[in-house]
Amino acid sequence: MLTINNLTKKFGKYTALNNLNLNIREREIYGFVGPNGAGKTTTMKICAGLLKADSGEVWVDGVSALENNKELKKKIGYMPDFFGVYDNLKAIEYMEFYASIYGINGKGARKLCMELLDTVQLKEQYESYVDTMSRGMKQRLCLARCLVHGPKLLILDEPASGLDPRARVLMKDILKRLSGEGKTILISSHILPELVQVCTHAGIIEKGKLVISGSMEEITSARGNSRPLVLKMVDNQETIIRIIKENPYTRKITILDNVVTLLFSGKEEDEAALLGSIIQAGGVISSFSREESSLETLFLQITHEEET
Ligand SMILES: Nc1ncnc2c1ncn2[C@@H]1O[C@H](COP(=O)(O)OP(=O)(O)OP(=O)(O)O)[C@@H](O)[C@H]1O
Repeated sequence: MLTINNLTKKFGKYTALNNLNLNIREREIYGFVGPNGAGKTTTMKICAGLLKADSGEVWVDGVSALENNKELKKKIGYMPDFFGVYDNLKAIEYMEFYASIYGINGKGARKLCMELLDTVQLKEQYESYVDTMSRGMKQRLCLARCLVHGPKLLILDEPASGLDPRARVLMKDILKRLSGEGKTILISSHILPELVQVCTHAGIIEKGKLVISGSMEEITSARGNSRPLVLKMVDNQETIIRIIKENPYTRKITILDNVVTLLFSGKEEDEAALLGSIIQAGGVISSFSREESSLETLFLQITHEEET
């Protein structure tokens, strides 16, 4: 659905994208992760036809994004990382305005816009003024607006930024539903743990280059499971450590005071079994969880590996 070949973009002497390659297949929800300034927005803007590249190729569903802007616009819905100001505009008016840009007017427009507001769970707020909406609602409205022309590929720049946990969960559910309906989604984020839950695939970009790309499973297993289990020991520390070391899925263990961090290659049920055997042996722990920022850890591992 989206293929990027050797994409290069310079701003003056600064190389923002350095021969970037990326391939996203239909229906994937692809998380685009990277630190500030890595080149995520630049990549997305080029894919959306908003920025010219210096060299390389971008194909969206068989259309050259760099050469056929008009056809490209039909294929993609782009959501920028900022939301403009829309004084005195109701949600439905905002939607119908965008529908009219694509030549959809009258009753058909109203029906479509109401359906899309329903998709993003804003149906009841159709008469609310945009400026009075919460950030989460605005983000969802912005997403609905990207859908008016039925694009196949959604390019979403930081759609979860600044949202509270509840709004993020809602956004994730909506994205999953859209993917189920056949959309392909490219989504960038700094909120790395969020991507793990919503994305089927991910890539990490650093200094304008993709350093790793693949399915979530491929990425985590390629790096020897980047989600450490973290345990806080309260009593019977020696027993706890012995049981952890004996577990066949334990790969690496580090202990700092009463906190154990271990690379654990087992699945959820293996985690549960480990927890059960610790408790059965009399080990007392106050917390037991996978470290949340898995991609962040992975990212640090990767960049560290490249540096050494
Ligand atoms: N119009 C521009 N003129 C000059 N430099 C730019 C321009 N746009 C982006 N850059 C630079 O290119 C690099 C990549 O920027 P980009 O916005 O793509 O990064 P990003 O990964 O989206 O970062 P962030 O997460 O902070 O938005 C940065 O160093 C940025 O300063």
